[in-house]
Amino acid sequence: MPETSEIDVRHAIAPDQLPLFDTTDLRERFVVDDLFADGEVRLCYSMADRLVIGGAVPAGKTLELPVPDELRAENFLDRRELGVVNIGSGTATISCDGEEYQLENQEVLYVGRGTKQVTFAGDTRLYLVSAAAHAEHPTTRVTKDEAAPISLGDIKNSNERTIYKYIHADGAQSCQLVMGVTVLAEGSMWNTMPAHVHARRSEIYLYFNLPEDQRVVHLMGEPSETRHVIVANENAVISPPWSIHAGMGTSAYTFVWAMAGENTDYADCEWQQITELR
Ligand SMILES: O=C[C@H](O)[C@@H](O)CC(=O)C(=O)O
Ligand SMILES: [Zn+2]
Repeated sequence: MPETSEIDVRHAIAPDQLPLFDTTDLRERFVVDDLFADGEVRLCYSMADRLVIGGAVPAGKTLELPVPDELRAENFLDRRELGVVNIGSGTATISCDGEEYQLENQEVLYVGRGTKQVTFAGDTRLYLVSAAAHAEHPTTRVTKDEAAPISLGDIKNSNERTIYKYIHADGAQSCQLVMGVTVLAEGSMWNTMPAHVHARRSEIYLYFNLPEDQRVVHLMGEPSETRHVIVANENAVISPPWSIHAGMGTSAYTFVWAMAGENTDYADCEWQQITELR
């Protein structure tokens, strides 16, 4: 039996609460800045579409996906599905009920509901996102080439970037989870501008490949009432269905975006006019 572990629970927030929050409140509710520690699996349970995010840094050990009490389950994936992204430079070895998968940098493993034991090894850093699942889909490794890269933006607007979609309606199949990685071109600082909301899904960003002395100014809130949080490398930001999620770095960076909710259609979102943001 895997050991149980602590899990950081973040309750759902309504849009009319946001203007009442100061910086500390915003960070306590939406920013997750302690997911990665050597030799540990750390988890955060967001009530925004019940997404669980985590960091696993094997650092010479073989780590097992723990089962937090809050899930009231024998195994983590009894009623859940999981996406794993290798955000580090080493090769990861992920074992799912004894079947081993090797993941290189920016490759993704979708792990289906019903898998009993998941372990992580290798000299690298792994980011985990899990959603509630009602059906089993096959455990599938997705390489960067298979992730249907699309180019967006323009260096003139400092938002030239490539979007890799790994788990989505036209990629690796899932119940709710939609997951990908966006890589900014050198010299580009902005992600997701023009911004959007998607009322049918919550989303969580994990910023990485950001130099330790640089930051991302992450914009959130309703388009008519925005707020910001300033985040560092390997920080995650929770975005409820009513919130924009966009960012401007003081340097180039990469981020993992992951969503859950009503559908797995990446394109189902409401674009916002830049001129209407407040
Ligand atoms: O709903 C989709 C997500 O917000 C991201 O894919 C957006 C993104 O990576 C970008 O525009 O840079
Ligand atoms: Zn989005």
